[in-house]
Amino acid sequence: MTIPDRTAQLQTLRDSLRPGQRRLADWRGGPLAVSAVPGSGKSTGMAAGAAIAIANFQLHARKQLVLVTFTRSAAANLKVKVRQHLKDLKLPYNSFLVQTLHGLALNIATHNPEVSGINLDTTTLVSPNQGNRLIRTAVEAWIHDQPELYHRLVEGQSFDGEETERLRRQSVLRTEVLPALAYTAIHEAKSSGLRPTDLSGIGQQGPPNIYQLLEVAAGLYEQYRLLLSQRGLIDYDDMILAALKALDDPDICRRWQTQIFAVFEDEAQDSSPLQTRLLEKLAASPLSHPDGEEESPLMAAGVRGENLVRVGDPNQAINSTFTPADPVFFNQFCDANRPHHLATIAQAGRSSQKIMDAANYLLQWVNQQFPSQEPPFRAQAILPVPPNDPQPNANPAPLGQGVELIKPADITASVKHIGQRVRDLMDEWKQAQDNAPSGERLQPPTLAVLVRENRQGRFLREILEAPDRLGFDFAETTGLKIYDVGSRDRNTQVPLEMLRLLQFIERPHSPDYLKSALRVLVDRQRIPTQDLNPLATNPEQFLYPGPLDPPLTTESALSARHYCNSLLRARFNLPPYHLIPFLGTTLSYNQSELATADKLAARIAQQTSEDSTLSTMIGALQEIVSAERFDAIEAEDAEAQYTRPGQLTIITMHKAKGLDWDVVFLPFLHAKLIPGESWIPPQTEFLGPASLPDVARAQIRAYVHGNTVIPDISNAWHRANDLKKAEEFRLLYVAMTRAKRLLWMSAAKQAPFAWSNPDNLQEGEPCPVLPVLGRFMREQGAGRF
Ligand SMILES: Nc1ncnc2c1ncn2[C@@H]1O[C@H](COP(=O)(O)OP(=O)(O)OP(=O)(O)O)[C@@H](O)[C@H]1O
Repeated sequence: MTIPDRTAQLQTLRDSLRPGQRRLADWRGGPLAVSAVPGSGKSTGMAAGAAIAIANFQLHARKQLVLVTFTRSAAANLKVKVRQHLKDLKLPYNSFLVQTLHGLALNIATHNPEVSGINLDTTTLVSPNQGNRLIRTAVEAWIHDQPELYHRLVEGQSFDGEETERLRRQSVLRTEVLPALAYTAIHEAKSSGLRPTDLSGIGQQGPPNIYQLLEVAAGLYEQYRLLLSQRGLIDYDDMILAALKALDDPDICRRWQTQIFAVFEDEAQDSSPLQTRLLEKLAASPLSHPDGEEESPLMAAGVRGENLVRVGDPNQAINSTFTPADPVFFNQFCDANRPHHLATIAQAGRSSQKIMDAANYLLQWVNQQFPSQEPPFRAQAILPVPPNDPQPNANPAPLGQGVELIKPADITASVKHIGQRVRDLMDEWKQAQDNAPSGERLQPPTLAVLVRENRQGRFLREILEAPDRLGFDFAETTGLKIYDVGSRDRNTQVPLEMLRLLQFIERPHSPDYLKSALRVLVDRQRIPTQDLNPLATNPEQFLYPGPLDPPLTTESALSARHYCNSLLRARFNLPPYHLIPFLGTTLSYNQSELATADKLAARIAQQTSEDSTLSTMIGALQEIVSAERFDAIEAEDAEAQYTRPGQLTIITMHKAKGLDWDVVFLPFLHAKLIPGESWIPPQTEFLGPASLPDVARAQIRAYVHGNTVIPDISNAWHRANDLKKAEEFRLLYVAMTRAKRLLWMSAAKQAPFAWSNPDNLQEGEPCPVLPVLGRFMREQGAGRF
């Protein structure tokens, strides 16, 4: 291709972008922050910007552009787009790499095993189940090592020395509070580059508290670290740490910096401090050049510093209260690069105007509710694109009223409303199809229900699949399948649930096994939610009470005993290979879960054909669970499966991030979940009115954010709750902005007290934004809330 040809093509590619996206096309080195609204085409802009940079800087296999995304499926999508541009421009494909952040870190670490300490022959990445077991072992080791600190926790706020209560508290601490504290504090600290001694230091710097919370966290972290290294295991944070360690070596660092010309990062609002540090380091220009290497075009042009382009949307940060991700760092990057190296993409073509109005209203209203502190949202409104926008059918015409707000009588009525609305929409589409000029095919609308938690999805699906409860046959009338994404996730739980129940059946006198089995029964809604610790502390007494033992006083506890006894009887009445199908029925598995259980039973029977005792079965099952290889890992085209026409997708709001549908239903929007209320489980009340893992997280973050004062327990708990509320509102914003043509929202008058028991209804307060949004939309001519 001649140079003028390519110049013209690059110009055409640039012209195909929106003004905000063009900042990516016009990038000529140095840092650039791009803060973009939902649906604005971040990845479209990034792919075009990458191809243009590759052309401008003549990149090749030894001087590449690295694009970093968070999920493998996002990486696959981006790769396809960049390759297409390079093909059109006749540029080499090896001039770029698309990787997830962890993939990139692993690549660097394993290329330099002598410095990073990571060698794929001798180290293994810890699986989530293995990680959980290690944390439990670390807790036991810490209790053994630190009896005084442990005793202080058992004493709690006050204690009268009663033995049953002591046992109950020990069970709560060993199996709930300390594992959660370890998990949270270790990830939070590690992903910020802090060591156990640093945690102790922060604890000493902060106000004293009776539990010496961060000292406890530091001890747990140290035990976990020891266990990992004894077993030759690493976790995800170790990968990044190892990559950074390798880059501390000046020669290795120069090699990578020379190899990597620039880094483009997507979803930058979800980065942890350590991840940010890794990208900054890689994106820095090499200090000097190895002999024979020509000066980079950038250096020749006098540009120095980091070639780092970070694209994200702080308003879609929805992982910061349960992972170490924090939008603060991306916001800081944006502010540091203001005004010359900060671009905003405010125009978006995804949704119709009313949906954008509703999302913008939510953002503004929520920020007004949090006047005294950091606002939950960056003040950034979503604007429509101009009429000549390159996106076909941008800002599409609304379906129905565009935004519909409904207040059904109860949650069953909410599902019926959804069923009927879907039926009407499909009828309208069929009618339009019939009336269309012959040969023209109208696409059916894509449809999804977004839920806050999987139990709501299960409830929805059960009604939609029961014609007598719904009032009509959903599948037959609408021609749609129901694709419940959570049920596939529940399927992957089957091996672990079987393991827990079989371990209990084999050793019913172990308090831990009894408690795990009871938890499975609660999760599967076989028995009511309750404090399981008093039941599990003395298994003998719970399972086979003597005449002098105090009787169980609640229906819930009696039902728990009944289930456990029937599980134990099965051991004597059934041959081992029949146990798994029996347990599946006991847990009331649906058809596909039962099929998974059968497949599992067949696999185990095959593996244990020589010796089919209960203990060999458990061994085989344990291996399957540890390796987590029973169910196929998420396919790269999973996202395309979620948004196919011809189905009603039921998916959580978290998983829906990055996707969109023509019609989005958001039922069950109650204040209890969005924004939620500060709540601690009754069984941990003896520790005081705060959740210790959340407190530890808030204290560590205060330090990492550079605050000079570490908050005390009460202030840290307050802060944790405010952040949680802010994040719930952002989650609602993400959910609303998934809709292209119709956004349907509802909060029923009667809602469950807890979704573990959807039959127990009470008056349900709607999410506070709904009534005001209803008023606003009515003024705009839509909505009925
Ligand atoms: N310049 C453009 N020309 C044509 N189509 C575009 C352009 N920019 C974006 N689009 C289209 O807009 C849609 C939304 O883009 P995309 O999904 O990348 O948005 P996003 O910013 O990543 O959204 P979110 O943050 O909400 O997930 C896509 O269908 C994309 O093809």
